[in-house]
Amino acid sequence: MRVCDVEKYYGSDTNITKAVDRVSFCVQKGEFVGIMGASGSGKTTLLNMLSTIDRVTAGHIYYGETDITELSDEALAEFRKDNLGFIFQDYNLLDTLTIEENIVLAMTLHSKRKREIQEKCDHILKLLDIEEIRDKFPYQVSGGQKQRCACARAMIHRPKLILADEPTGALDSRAAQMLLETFRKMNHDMHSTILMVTHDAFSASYCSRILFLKDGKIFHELVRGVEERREFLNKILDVLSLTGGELSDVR
Ligand SMILES: Nc1ncnc2c1ncn2[C@@H]1O[C@H](COP(=O)(O)OP(=O)(O)OP(=O)(O)O)[C@@H](O)[C@H]1O
Repeated sequence: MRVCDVEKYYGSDTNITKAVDRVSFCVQKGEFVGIMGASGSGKTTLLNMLSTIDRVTAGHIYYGETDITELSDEALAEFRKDNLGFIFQDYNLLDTLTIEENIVLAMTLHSKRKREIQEKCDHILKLLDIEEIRDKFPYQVSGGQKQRCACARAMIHRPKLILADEPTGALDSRAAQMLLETFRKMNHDMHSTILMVTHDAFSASYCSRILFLKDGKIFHELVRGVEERREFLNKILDVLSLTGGELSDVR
């Protein structure tokens, strides 16, 4: 994915907020990229444009050769369905469907064969360790299990990119850690490309690269080399302390 000089302004001539201000970056296949920044720095606005939910004011976003800023609303909906997977803070599961049905629903929208759907579902339930709760309803399982179900739903159709907005936001520290291990597995074992917005340094330490946003601009980038996650976490905390970013829930 290539993001080229993307801008998003809100308001009118006399009162303009530059929520995202000439942002450019690339995400390579197989990367796990984090976007960090204080409240109001433009993280959600940026994610909404990347996920086709919102339109850019200026600039271009390419997925491969496709410039999504040029697509019609119908073409965008189709593009989203085929290429993107979403994981939100509040799970967004359907309460009247079981865990398995929630996961499978994403596949039926892609009109795949029943047997293929079942095989993929079995595989993913096992991979994310939620096999035992497949017949339960969302209200009968924990927040962490719900979020792993949301991961399974997001990745079952093997999207080009998984977009996650504060996925650990509603979880306690143990469930958050399990979810982040799930992300690591999705990235390492399934080669999923993940872009995660977070203001939690611990969550960000699982990424391979982090972009730091401030006032709608990218002001810093950290790449995790061969160092241990703990060391990477310290580097993230250093950047945040320099910029007065939020240090929520640092474990
Ligand atoms: N619909 C809107 N109309 C006007 N201003 C907006 C709108 N949405 C966001 N903004 C402004 O754009 C800026 C960026 O907001 P955004 O929600 O992207 O930040 P964020 O980094 O995601 O914050 P948080 O971590 O608190 O969710 C803020 O100044 C915000 O007030």
